[in-house]
This record gives sequence, C-alpha cells and structure tokens, in this order.
Amino acid sequence: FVKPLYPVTPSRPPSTVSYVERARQHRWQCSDVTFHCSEGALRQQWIQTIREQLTALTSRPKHLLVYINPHGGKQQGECIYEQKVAPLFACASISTDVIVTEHANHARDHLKTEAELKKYDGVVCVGGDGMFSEIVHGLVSRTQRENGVDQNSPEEKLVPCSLRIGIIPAGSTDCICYATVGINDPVTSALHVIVGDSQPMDVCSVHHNNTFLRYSSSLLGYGFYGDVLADSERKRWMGPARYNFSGFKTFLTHHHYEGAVSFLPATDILGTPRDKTRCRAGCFICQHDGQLYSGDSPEESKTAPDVSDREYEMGWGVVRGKFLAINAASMSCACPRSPKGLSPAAHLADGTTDLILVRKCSRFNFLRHLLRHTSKDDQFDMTFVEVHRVRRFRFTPRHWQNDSELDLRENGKQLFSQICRDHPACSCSPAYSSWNCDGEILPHAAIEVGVHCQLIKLFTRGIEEQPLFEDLANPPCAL
Ligand SMILES: CCCCCCCCCCCCC/C=C/[C@@H](O)[C@H](COP(=O)(O)O)NC(=O)CCCCC
Ligand SMILES: Nc1ncnc2c1ncn2[C@@H]1O[C@H](COP(=O)(O)OP(=O)(O)O)[C@@H](O)[C@H]1O
Ligand SMILES: [Ca+2]
Repeated sequence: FVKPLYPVTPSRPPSTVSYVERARQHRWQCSDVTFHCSEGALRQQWIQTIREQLTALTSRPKHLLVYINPHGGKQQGECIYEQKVAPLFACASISTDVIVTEHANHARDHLKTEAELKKYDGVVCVGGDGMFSEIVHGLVSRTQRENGVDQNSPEEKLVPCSLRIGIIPAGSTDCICYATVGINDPVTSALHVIVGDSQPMDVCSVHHNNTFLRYSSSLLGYGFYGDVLADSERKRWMGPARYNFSGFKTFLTHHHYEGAVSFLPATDILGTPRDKTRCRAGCFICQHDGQLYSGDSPEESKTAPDVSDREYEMGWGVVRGKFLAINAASMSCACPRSPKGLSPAAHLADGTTDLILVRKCSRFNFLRHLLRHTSKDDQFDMTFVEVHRVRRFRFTPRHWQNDSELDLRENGKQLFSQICRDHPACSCSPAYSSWNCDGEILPHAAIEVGVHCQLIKLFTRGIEEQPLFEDLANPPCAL
C-alpha cells in the first residue's frame, strides 16, 4: 500500500510503502519504507505503478466477511481484531463486514443460510478451533446444499468450498492456526490473509447410522482427549487453563475403553506417519493430493504402512481391544502445548488421517507417551501405541447395539460415568467416552469417519521452512 504523507514539505511530500517482513519463528510483521522524490510527476508515476502492480494480484482479497467470537480464549477477540487486524486490513484497502457473534452457532447458521457469499473473497474468523469449526460447518453445508449433495450419505463425494478461510487466533488452543502457520500471532495471520495466501486442507466427515454428525479438520479423539474436553467444558470460566486442570485430572482417572476400530489403510500414497519429513509450505505430497506419483519423490516416503499383522475384513484392518486413547489427526495438531503435535508427519492436504491407537498400559507408560509429545522422542515408538495412515475408519464400542442403547446410555451410564469422572480415585471405568471433534463434544461413541481431500482452503501457505540464517529470508512483499 502506498500512502502520500502530508505535509512534510508540501511541494515534495514523501510516499510510504508498507510491506511484509519475516521476523523470527514464523512471525511476520509490517514495516514501512519512505521515499522522497524531488519531482512531483515522477513521484506520482511511482505511486501509480505500485498501485497497478498490487491491483493485478488477483489472489489478494478485497472484500471479507469477519466473524468474531467475543467469548473465545481470554475473551480478547474484539480487542485483538480492532487493535491489531482492522488497521492492517484498512491499510491494504480491504473492505470488511464484521459480525460479533451473540451466541454459539451464530456464525455457522448465518453462513449456512443468510450470508450473501457472492459479495466476498473470503471469510475470517476471530476465535479458537471451535469458532473455526463453526465457519467450516457453515461453508461446507451451504456448498453441499447449493450443489444438491446429501451430507447424510457417508460415501458421498463432497463439493469443495470456493471461499478461503482466514483464522485470527483468539481462542484457547488455536491448534489449526498454529499447525498451518507455525505461530499463533494475530498480525502474522492477518498478513497471510492480505497477501492472499492459499492452502488446501482435508476435512473429515463424521457419521452415525447413515446420519451426518459433524466435520473435523484437526483432531478426533476418543478416550483421553474426549474425557479432557468433557471435563473442561464445565470449567470454561477458567479460560485456557481449564485444559491443564482437566488434563491432569483425566490423566489420574486413567480410564480405558473397549471396542473395535476398523480402518481402510491408505496404501496407494506417498508418506507414512513415521516419516522424518514434515508437511511444509509447498509440500510435495499435498501438491499431488497424496497420490502415488511415478516421478522423483522422497525415498523414505515410498513405503506402505505396515498392517500385515492385523486382522483383515474386505481390505479393512481391524483392531480390537482396550484403549486409553483413539486419536485421528488429519493434520499434525501442533499447538503451543506440543509444538510437533499429535502426529508430527501428518499432512494438511493429502486426503488421509493418522489413526493413533493407544492401548491400555500403566499410568507411568501413558505419562511417558504424553511427555514425548513435548520432546524430540518418538511418541509412536512404544509397544502399546500403533499408528496407521487411513482414508476411512469406524469405531464400535464393545456391547454397542443400536440407538436404543444410546438412550440407555444417556439415562443411566452417563450418570455412572459422570460419578466416576468426578471421583478420580474410583477404580471402575465407565463403558463409553465421548469424541472430541476439533474441541466440540460428540454425543455418539459409535462413529464412521471419511476423509475429504482438500475440501476447504485457508488464507495461509503452510508452515515455512526456517531459513538456516534468519537474515537470508526471502525479500519483502508490499502490502
Ligand atoms: C503431562 C504432559 C502432557 C502433555 C500433553 C501434550 C499433548 C497435547 C496435544 C494437544 C493436541 C490438541 C489438539 C487440538 C485440539 C483443539 O481442537 C481443542 C479445542 O481447541 P479450542 O477451541 O481452541 O479450545 N483443544 C483441546 O481439545 C485441548 C486438549 C488439551 C489436552 C491436554
Ligand atoms: N457469542 C458467543 N457466545 C457463546 N459461545 C459462542 C459465541 N460465539 C461462538 N461461541 C462458541 O464458543 C465455543 C468456543 O469458541 P472458541 O472460539 O473455539 O474458543 P475456545 O478456544 O476458548 O474454546 C465454540 O463452541 C463456539 O461455537
Ligand atoms: Ca491429512
């Protein structure tokens, strides 16, 4: 953006160009450079040329629809937007319609039915993963309805959304922002929106008995992460610290859950969950939708996942047993708590999810497994942990029959599990956990999940490789 500064010397006013500059650790910032020119006509020519160059960049958004959750995280959403983001959008000549949400699902329902989406080049959400999930549900559902696609059919191919989504982190975990940008910083995210970055992302659909339940773009977690979330929801007043409290409490309860996980392994792909390479900006694997490619490819990624010791039913692997946690990570799920994430080698846009099964083990071993999420050690290199890269999976809890059982569960066993959850010393284990679906609780234990490759796009470029020397970073880019 070029702005003339008045008045310094009224006959020869300087002009300022604002540009994006890389700072440390994936942070971007905005800087200014001021030009002086003694000739008015030449100066005008400079301004005109820069403006023309910027207008020619069609990937940059000009009109955005912004939703702010005023209650996310530390309840700073409005303040973060007004002070850090709105001035940058204004500087980049981006016009905005801003909606501060008044209740849960306000943004989702507005996007689904009312919003005049043709007016916008993208949607921005200011909040955490729950708020992002609302935007995804609104946009994906609307796109399917407008294209006559039935969301209730688990096998249906969904139509990708055309509008990009920007995330301004103002929530508690902000995992989706961290795992796609490399940092939770509102200014960095706003600058990625302004320069018009685009990153495709996979979305999982979750069904129960041929009924659509929800979409998930980061974590689907049963057992440990489901229980942490269920407990933490009752402690929202604690803010982001609720997860530390509920995490510790859930760790002490050490509940396990019995059931069968069946999964369709992604055998025809590049990459495995045990790769040393990471999904980064311009990722080779995501550029090919994860499909096996005959050209040169990273050698280590060519091996198919090892499922040879599994039971097989029609090409599906089946694992039965007692689990402390069943996690499906469609992306790394990196966040400040775990900078490498639940599945460090997962890809943002390869059409697969990493299914992590943590079998019943001692508290000590489970603690070792959890602590490895925060160190360089491999959290999958433990006898009670297995990980598979899959396209679809199903979970059926033991003793699960049909929906009438759900009623029984809701009336009786929920009460039982509630009592047990509130008494960590109690040795009995509840029969069912719940699913943590991007930070929202799912009421069903038995679910069927399918991955939809590159269903949505974000205003980011994926995590950039850190330059070997910070001062050799790429040249700046004008706003
Ligand atoms: C004893 C050391 C324990 C270290 C455990 C580290 C493992 C942390 C991995 C966390 C993965 C989080 C995946 C993201 C989940 C979010 O979608 C969800 C909702 O976020 P938000 O809407 O912003 O609140 N957050 C959670 O479910 C919190 C999980 C916390 C687990 C301790
Ligand atoms: N105005 C509102 N009042 C109450 N809840 C809201 C509002 N707007 C959004 N929500 C809901 O708040 C929940 C948490 O939002 P999120 O932004 O993810 O914050 P956090 O990261 O702290 O969980 C989501 O389930 C979202 O649907
Ligand atoms: Ca993926």
